[in-house]
Amino acid sequence: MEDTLLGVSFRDADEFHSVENKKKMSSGIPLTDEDRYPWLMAIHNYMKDLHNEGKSGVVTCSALKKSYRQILLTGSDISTRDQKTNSDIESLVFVLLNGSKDIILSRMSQRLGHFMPSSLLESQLATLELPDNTERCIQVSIDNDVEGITDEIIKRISEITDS
Ligand SMILES: Nc1ncnc2c1ncn2[C@@H]1O[C@H](COP(=O)(O)OP(=O)(O)OP(=O)(O)O)[C@@H](O)[C@H]1O
Ligand SMILES: O=C(O)[C@H](O)[C@@H](O)[C@H](O)[C@H](O)CO
Repeated sequence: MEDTLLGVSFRDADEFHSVENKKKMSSGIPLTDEDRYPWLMAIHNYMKDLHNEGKSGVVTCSALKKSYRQILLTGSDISTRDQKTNSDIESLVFVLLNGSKDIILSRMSQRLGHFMPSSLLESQLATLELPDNTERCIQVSIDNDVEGITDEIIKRISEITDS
């Protein structure tokens, strides 16, 4: 799928989840590190292929933990603790869409036909590790309309990539 606004490829991380993972979440059961590892590796490999082809893209992903973001960056293997530090995708920028639990909950409850029940928001927020200053990440408030958020993301990313 192409992101019409930016003219680059767009993928939702949910497309990379196994049927088992989706069933687990639909049942209101949070995923474990082991459940997420193949999912994160599949997303890393997709982004690495895009990078190697000299292309840009957008992937929406919860990427809740720093170790998950390390896997997305380096393809490192948390199961063997073989934590590579160098990124395979040096141009990757994380964008944290930051907002209150109330805003997130009100938006999730508007969603129709999504496998993720709002009841899992609690565990998502409990698992979330906000990016630290060692990570290439910008934070954008979601307390805005979609156009305003998108404009802010594009502005902030251009500031990073132009610097
Ligand atoms: N800025 C916004 N203003 C109003 N509604 C919004 C805004 N952003 C998203 N929504 C609505 O909130 C709901 C959740 O949005 P979306 O599915 O994009 O969230 P998400 O971050 O991808 O969630 P998840 O990580 O669980 O997939 C959707 O119904 C969407 O239309
Ligand atoms: O890591 C996880 O627990 C999952 O990826 C969730 O974050 C959901 O898939 C996502 O929120 C729904 O779109």
